[in-house]
Amino acid sequence: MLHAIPSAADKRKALRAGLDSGRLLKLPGAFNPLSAKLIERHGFHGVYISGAVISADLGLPDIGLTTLTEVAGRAQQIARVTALPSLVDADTGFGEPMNAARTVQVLEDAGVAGLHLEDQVNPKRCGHLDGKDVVELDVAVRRIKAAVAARRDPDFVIAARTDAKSVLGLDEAIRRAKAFADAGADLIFPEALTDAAEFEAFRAAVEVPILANMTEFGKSRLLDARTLESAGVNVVIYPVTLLRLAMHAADTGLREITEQGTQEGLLDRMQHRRDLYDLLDYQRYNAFDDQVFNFRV
Ligand SMILES: C[C@](O)(C(=O)O)[C@H](CC(=O)O)C(=O)O
Ligand SMILES: [Mg+2]
Repeated sequence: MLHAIPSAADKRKALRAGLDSGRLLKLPGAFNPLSAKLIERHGFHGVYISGAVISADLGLPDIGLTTLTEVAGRAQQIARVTALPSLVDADTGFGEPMNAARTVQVLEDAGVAGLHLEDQVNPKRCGHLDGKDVVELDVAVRRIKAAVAARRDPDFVIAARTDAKSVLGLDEAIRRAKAFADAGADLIFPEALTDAAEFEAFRAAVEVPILANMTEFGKSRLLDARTLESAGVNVVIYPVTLLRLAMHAADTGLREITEQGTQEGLLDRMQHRRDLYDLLDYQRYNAFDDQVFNFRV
């Protein structure tokens, strides 16, 4: 319901408490506000807002074409319809340290609970593709320090992502993670690790919580929640999973309509009108106007 959503400050506190809980927080990527509501219905701990998904949604590759304004706008639309805390992908902070500082404040205003900033060069690339590069460690540390200093709500979570593993190797990635934690990062996101042993190496090296990116068709083995938990991982994201599933279903549906001339055979694979209305809390809008919801099955 419109007014039943907790404030951004409360959602940030919830994310902080989750990070302190020692339990694995599972954050699927929402591809729109509606899918964030579905994630909440399924009892997840939070919503991830993926740069790859925002880019793809705009029909663009994930190569740093989206602007802070576009990301903040979409993040706000998603964050405001769910009671769950949202973690948003802020790429490189859209520039250098000063831009990273502004990014933090704009995304705080968008109502998300936290963001991650990565140490790639501008323009960035998907972390699971070859050909990416990272900035010098001192530049990356300045990004994180600027972000931390710019934050106005102390509960806003600043995660530092390092893409160094596939570019410079595991040792350098761990060195960077430690430097980011020293610079004030609340959460470390080691990108494109291959297996559980690599997560364990990060766990042993840094004191702060760590995040695992279980994106499909990339460089990381898809580790299950139990394995991640026993490797000491605190947060897992499934960034593009729902978009991939939805697009596959849409593709199948379009083919069926083309071939059969009707969608009749697809009805049992669709979200029913009843379930959509339920997810939207349609009936509760009758509190404003009792003629709003008159749907009967
Ligand atoms: C996590 C990520 O940054 C994202 O934008 O969702 C992507 C995911 C992907 O492209 O599969 C990344 O890992 O770079
Ligand atoms: Mg991304």
